[in-house]
Amino acid sequence: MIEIRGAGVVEGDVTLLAPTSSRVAQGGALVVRGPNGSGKSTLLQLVAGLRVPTTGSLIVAGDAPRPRSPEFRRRVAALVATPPLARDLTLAEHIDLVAATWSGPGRHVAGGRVLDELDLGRLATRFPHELSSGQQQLFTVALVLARPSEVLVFDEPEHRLDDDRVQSVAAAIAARRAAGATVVVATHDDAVEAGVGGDVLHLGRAAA
Ligand SMILES: Nc1ncnc2c1ncn2[C@@H]1O[C@H](COP(=O)(O)OP(=O)(O)OP(=O)(O)O)[C@@H](O)[C@H]1O
Repeated sequence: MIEIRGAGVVEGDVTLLAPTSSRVAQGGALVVRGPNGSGKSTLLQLVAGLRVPTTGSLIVAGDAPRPRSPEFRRRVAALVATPPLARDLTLAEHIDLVAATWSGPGRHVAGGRVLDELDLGRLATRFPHELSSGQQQLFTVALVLARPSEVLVFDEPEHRLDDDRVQSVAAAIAARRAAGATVVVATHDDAVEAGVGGDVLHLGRAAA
């Protein structure tokens, strides 16, 4: 499902990601670990098609990542940076928007359950700016989980979350995996690694 073939990124004289190889089967998970600056986010950006490798290549869901391709976007959902949120849409309305976008003939996306799954249901009528920073983080995770995907990519989903919420997020990701999704997660948190399961890829500190 995902093949990372010696993929690396160099910009000028800076190595963002040393050449890296790994493989994840459908329904599998790759947990990316490593110190600050080792290239975890860069690797996830490659998988999500937000960056192009300067060496090596990747295959994600059968093809090179192409973020403008509707087919690629239908298959790959990623949280690798804070997404833009509408100030005048409630949490439930954001979820409805995502569900409506990805629903279609023969496809019904039930996004509403995601808020309850992450214990955000009681905040459904709030605006995003009326959330705590941890609740905002949970909500950005919910937005990714609300849409259909075959591949899920999360960069440090534990950011700003307390231990219970980290467990909830890890369980939600593991549930998608159990349903057949392939998962790539970068994390500094042992609970995320344990909760998501799968293989662990350790990145070392980049040379420059
Ligand atoms: N736009 C950029 N231009 C130049 N160097 C960059 C750029 N973005 C990141 N880097 C460098 O690339 C390296 C890898 O960064 P990256 O964000 O992928 O690391 P990370 O493992 O995700 O770190 P963290 O654990 O702190 O999130 C770092 O040394 C960083 O300083």
